[in-house]
Parts: sequence; structure tokens; C-alpha cells
Amino acid sequence: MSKIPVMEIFGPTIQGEGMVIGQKTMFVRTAGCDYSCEWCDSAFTWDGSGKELIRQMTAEEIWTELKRLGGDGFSFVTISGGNPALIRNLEGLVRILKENGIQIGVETQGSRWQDWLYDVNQVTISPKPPSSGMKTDFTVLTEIIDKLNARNGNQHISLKVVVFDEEDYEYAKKVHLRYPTIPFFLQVGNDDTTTKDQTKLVSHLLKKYERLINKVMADEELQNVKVLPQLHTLVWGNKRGV
Ligand SMILES: C[S@@+](CC[C@H](N)C(=O)[O-])C[C@H]1O[C@@H](n2cnc3c(N)ncnc32)[C@H](O)[C@@H]1O
Ligand SMILES: Nc1nc2[nH]cc(C(=O)O)c2c(=O)[nH]1
Ligand code: SF4
Ligand SMILES: [Mg+2]
Repeated sequence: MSKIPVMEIFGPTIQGEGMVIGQKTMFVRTAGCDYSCEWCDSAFTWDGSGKELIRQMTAEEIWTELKRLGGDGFSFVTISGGNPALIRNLEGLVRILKENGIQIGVETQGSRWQDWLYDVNQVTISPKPPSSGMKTDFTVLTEIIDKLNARNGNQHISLKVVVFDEEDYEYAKKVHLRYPTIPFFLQVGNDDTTTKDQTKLVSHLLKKYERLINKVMADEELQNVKVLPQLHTLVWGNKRGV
């Protein structure tokens, strides 16, 4: 059987970000990323620091682990990473989840295509702003959006841009104006992904959230958009596996 590099499997928890925020879900986090964002809150998936945790698992083994952790108490699984869209073998997991009536969400940055993305209920595409140090290939991004849009319609996709500074904000705007029919989310960037002082972190992030809200509210070019924090960070801080 073909294997999938798995960093962690956890849940049930709530989806803390984006289009299905609040949704009860299990998480499967794959290892490996084609990006290396400056502020990545999951750098352990690609920077070598988590390599002892990586398990090569078959789709069946992942399903067994999801059932062991979540029992019959879940109907949604979110696949994140790293970049899960690097992994062709996820097609087996997507198939098993569908056979079992489980809804699927995926988090990816929109740099790679896989055919199994057609079978995902909610694809969150999160192109990276300048502060990440990464450069968006808009040709690839457009291809991915066009494929999903043509097959499944635009309500199964969303664009989510993390904002840290003014340049990121302008980038977010550019992305939204380029794909105006795709549900669009701005997300507050967490600029301290290592602190254990949750009280301080939460009040800091809430202030940043308020500033981002104020900015968007005053901006006539951003109309049909949603502004969100990372809800899981407000509840659990930088804790892993939640
Ligand atoms: C860890 S990434 C994994 C999936 C995929 N590689 C991606 O970036 O979309 C999951 C989400 O977390 C966001 N993210 C990562 N680091 C963050 C941070 N420090 N603050 C806010 N959001 C962050 C990413 O932009 C992405 O939307
Ligand atoms: N609760 C929770 N919600 C999330 N939404 C996106 C996450 C991610 O790291 O991809 C994430 C995560 O790690 N935890
Ligand atoms: S694309 Fe996602 S996982 Fe990869 S480095 Fe950036 S935020 Fe982290
Ligand atoms: Mg995360």
C-alpha cells in the first residue's frame, strides 16, 4: 500500500480558521512543504525539528487512528500540513473518508494541484503575502481556482490571506480583486508563535484583530469579505495538536 507522511492526527476540535470556522473536525497534518514562510506556525512540518514525529501511514491506518481518537463523534476531517497538495497518495484517504460519509476540508497555499482536490468539500487556498518571504505563482493559483470552480462551483473554495503589515494588506486586496467571486477571508497574523504567555498573546492578537477590522470597514474596495482571527489561538494559544 502507498504511504502518506503524517506529522500528527488530532481531534475532535474546532476548525479555528476560515470558511468553516467553528466546525467540529478531526485534523490530519501531513509532513513537508514546498514553501518556508517566515512566520509559519507549523514549521515543524518542514524544518526538520519534527522529523522524529513523522509516520509513514497507509490511508487505512489513518482512518483507523481517526476512529480511535474520534469514535463515532465526528463527520468532518480537515487535512492540513505542510502542504497536503504535495501528496498524490492522499487520494486513498479522500476515498475512504467519502465512503464513510465524512466531509473533507483541505488547507493549502495554492502552489500545487492534485486531482483528489475535486472530491474535497471545502478547499481553503491561502496564497502567501510578502511578509512570508514567498512569491505567489499566479498562473498556478489561477489554474487551481479555475479547475475547482469549473467542476464544483465557487462555494466549495475560499481564499484566505494572512495579514501582518500594510504590504500584506495590499496583497490581500489584490488577490480578492483578482478573484472577486471566490469567498474571501482576511486572517490576523500571529507574530509570536512560540510564546507560552497566552494571556499576553491573546490580548495582543485581539488588538491586531480590531485594527484589521477597522481598516477593512473603512475600505470601500473591500466589500464582500470576512475578517477573522485564528480562533484556536485565542482559545489555546500556541499549543500544538488542538
Ligand atoms: C500551517 S498552514 C498549512 C496549510 C498550507 N501550507 C497553507 O499555508 O495554507 C495552515 C494555515 O495557517 C496559516 N498560518 C500559518 N502561520 C500563521 C501565523 N503565524 N499566523 C496566522 N496564520 C498562520 C497559513 O496561512 C494557512 O492558512
Ligand atoms: N483548531 C485548529 N484549526 C485550524 N485551522 C487550520 C489549522 C492548520 O494548522 O492548518 C488549524 C489547527 O491547527 N487547529
Ligand atoms: S505554506 Fe503553509 S505550511 Fe508551508 S511554510 Fe507557509 S504557512 Fe507553513
Ligand atoms: Mg495552524
